[in-house]
Amino acid sequence: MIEIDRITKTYDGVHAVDSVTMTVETGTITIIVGTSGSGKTTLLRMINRLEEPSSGEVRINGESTLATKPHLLRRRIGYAIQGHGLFPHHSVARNIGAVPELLNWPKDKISARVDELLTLFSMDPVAFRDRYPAELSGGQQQRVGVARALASRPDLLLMDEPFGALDPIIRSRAQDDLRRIQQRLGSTIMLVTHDMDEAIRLGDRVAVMDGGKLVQYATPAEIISQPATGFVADMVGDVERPLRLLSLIPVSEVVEDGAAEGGALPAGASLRDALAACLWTGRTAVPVAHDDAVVGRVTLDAIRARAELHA
Ligand SMILES: Nc1ncnc2c1ncn2[C@@H]1O[C@H](COP(=O)(O)OP(=O)(O)OP(=O)(O)O)[C@@H](O)[C@H]1O
Repeated sequence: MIEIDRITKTYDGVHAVDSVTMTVETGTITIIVGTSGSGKTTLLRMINRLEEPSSGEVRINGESTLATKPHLLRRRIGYAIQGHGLFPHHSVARNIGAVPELLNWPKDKISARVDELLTLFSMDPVAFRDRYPAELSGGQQQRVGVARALASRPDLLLMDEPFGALDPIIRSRAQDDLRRIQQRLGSTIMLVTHDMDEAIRLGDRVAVMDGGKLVQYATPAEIISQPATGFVADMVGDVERPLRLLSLIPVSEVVEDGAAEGGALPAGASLRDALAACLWTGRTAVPVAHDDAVVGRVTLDAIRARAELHA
């Protein structure tokens, strides 16, 4: 359990983070979301003491982080940032094994851990362990960055806009991967983003920051259904963007061959209508008709793929 207790950071008399209190349960993903300058990064960096708090404290499993030297603390807390921060002159294996090496793990244990993580991230260890960061795609570099942060099974993984540099499709795959791996390893993750869609999609709990203050800390469903302030409501409004876009695209654009059960939608109906029909009937596809003749179907997968293209 991570307890953040009235933590505050003041720069030149201005509160960048203003008395934030929150508790993060072990084995969960907590997303810190807010606009630029709201204090997200400063809050995250006070947890591993890359920034020292002006007041307040953080306890990890009951122990104050102030009781441990910062460099030792940071070996127990993984940290992944946008642009991955890989060592360019080290192989993938050395990058992932960096913290275990600092902790003096035996070589064979490090090597096994590297292979295990590469496999978890769907990267064949034989093909990838000896490559250098420049020989990887952006998405692969990002996965190696996260694998490195997870390598020593840290008590906590802090991630600052880890997917910020990825294009929308790779980004949503990276989010799915992170969810899957977090569940598999039981990791505790705190992730900073300015993207409410990402927060809703990934978070067990979402912490919304505004002007250095924590204005709401709740489950994604509560954030959407009961936004605590106008600011939270505005941020949630952005989540509807893909839905609004779907309402502009006719089903004729993604219709495919094949049958589906239920009443047919006209070809001029929107993907939002098709999504509503799928959700309403509990089916994964709906038939599409043109001039009363069924011409094919629209699947939930096709709707989702189209929404992600515009996310
Ligand atoms: N070293 C510093 N010295 C002075 N002010 C700082 C320093 N670091 C951050 N700040 C200020 O603290 C506030 C919060 O910054 P922070 O980087 O935590 O915001 P953020 O929510 O992460 O923003 P972004 O999404 O743009 O990264 C900002 O007003 C920023 O200008």
